[in-house]
Amino acid sequence: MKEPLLSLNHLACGYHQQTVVNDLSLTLAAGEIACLLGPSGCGKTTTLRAIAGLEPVTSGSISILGKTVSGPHQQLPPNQRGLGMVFQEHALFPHLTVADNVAFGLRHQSRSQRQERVQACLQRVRLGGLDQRYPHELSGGQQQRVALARALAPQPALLLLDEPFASLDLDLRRSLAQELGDILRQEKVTTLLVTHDQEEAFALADRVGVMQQGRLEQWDTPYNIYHAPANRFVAEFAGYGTFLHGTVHDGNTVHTSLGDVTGRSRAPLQPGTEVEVLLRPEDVIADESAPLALPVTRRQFTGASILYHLRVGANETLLCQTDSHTNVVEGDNLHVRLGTKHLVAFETH
Ligand SMILES: Nc1ncnc2c1ncn2[C@@H]1O[C@H](COP(=O)(O)OP(=O)(O)OP(=O)(O)O)[C@@H](O)[C@H]1O
Repeated sequence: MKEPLLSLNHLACGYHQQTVVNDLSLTLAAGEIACLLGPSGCGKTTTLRAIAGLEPVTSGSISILGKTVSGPHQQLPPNQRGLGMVFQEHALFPHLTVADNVAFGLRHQSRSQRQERVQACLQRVRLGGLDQRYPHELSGGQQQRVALARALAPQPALLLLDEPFASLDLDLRRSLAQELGDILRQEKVTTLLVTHDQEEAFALADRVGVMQQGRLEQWDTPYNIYHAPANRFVAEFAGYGTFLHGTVHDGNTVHTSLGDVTGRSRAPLQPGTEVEVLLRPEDVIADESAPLALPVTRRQFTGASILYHLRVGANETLLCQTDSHTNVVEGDNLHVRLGTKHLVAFETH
């Protein structure tokens, strides 16, 4: 097998004797884009900082291109790791122009090489023509692009981005996230990115790591994180859905109060087991001819689709996503059928 570009082996680190990242292992292949996703405080930034060489490691190790850069008794300085970083605290130099900011990591190159690379990077992030401006003369989104150009300029082996768009409003974030994916793929730069935003992670990444309390719960493709989550935490973090109580009938079917839920299961299910089975909004299909009718408690029009909240039993809510022309209103019944393709079920404890 090809040597991974980045590998974390049972990594643990923390602050003041307190462990914040625990037994975390992952590998990233050259050219891949990966996102660490998880709730606030779960250790995403600490993991990134350890990879950058900004935090010591208490046990385990970090290797880049097969070379150990961090271990309990070893810490290669950040500037010798071949990394590019866009961290929130690594702001632009305010007294340098855009061009000089981007040229910062290229001091060892000749003047003409440097100028050429600066222009290429600024074009790449669509800031051509703004090279003589100062950071305070740019919008927040433009400043983030300069920071990205500066990190890309020296062609790092690995790029680390910590919530690069956190300070921007949602619209700008979403469009920049898409653009970022294009830029990273054109530059073929291996990237590990931290975000809170599940949609941003899915849209950008080849691989997503979901973290909880310092542990990596799953390291997988966005598709598997969503459709074949390893546990209930990942399932709930990855998107909307409702867990219904049920009993496994066979490996592909669970009986529930709303009927049979069928699909392929990630893990084998033993007949007779009591489980909680996941229904995502797109698994619940509006169908006028279906016998199952559930009262609508809320109707959220989102433009492209409608998200219906349907009451099940005394106080459970099932979500149903329909096209935006469905005109059933709150208080009425919506007829639905279940149309799962994947069976996501976890044993009831
Ligand atoms: N310099 C520090 N000293 C002590 N504790 C810290 C320090 N930095 C972070 N922590 C703690 O370590 C834990 C993990 O923090 P970290 O910043 O890695 O989380 P995160 O997942 O990146 O969170 P967020 O999404 O909010 O940025 C938190 O409990 C935090 O309070």
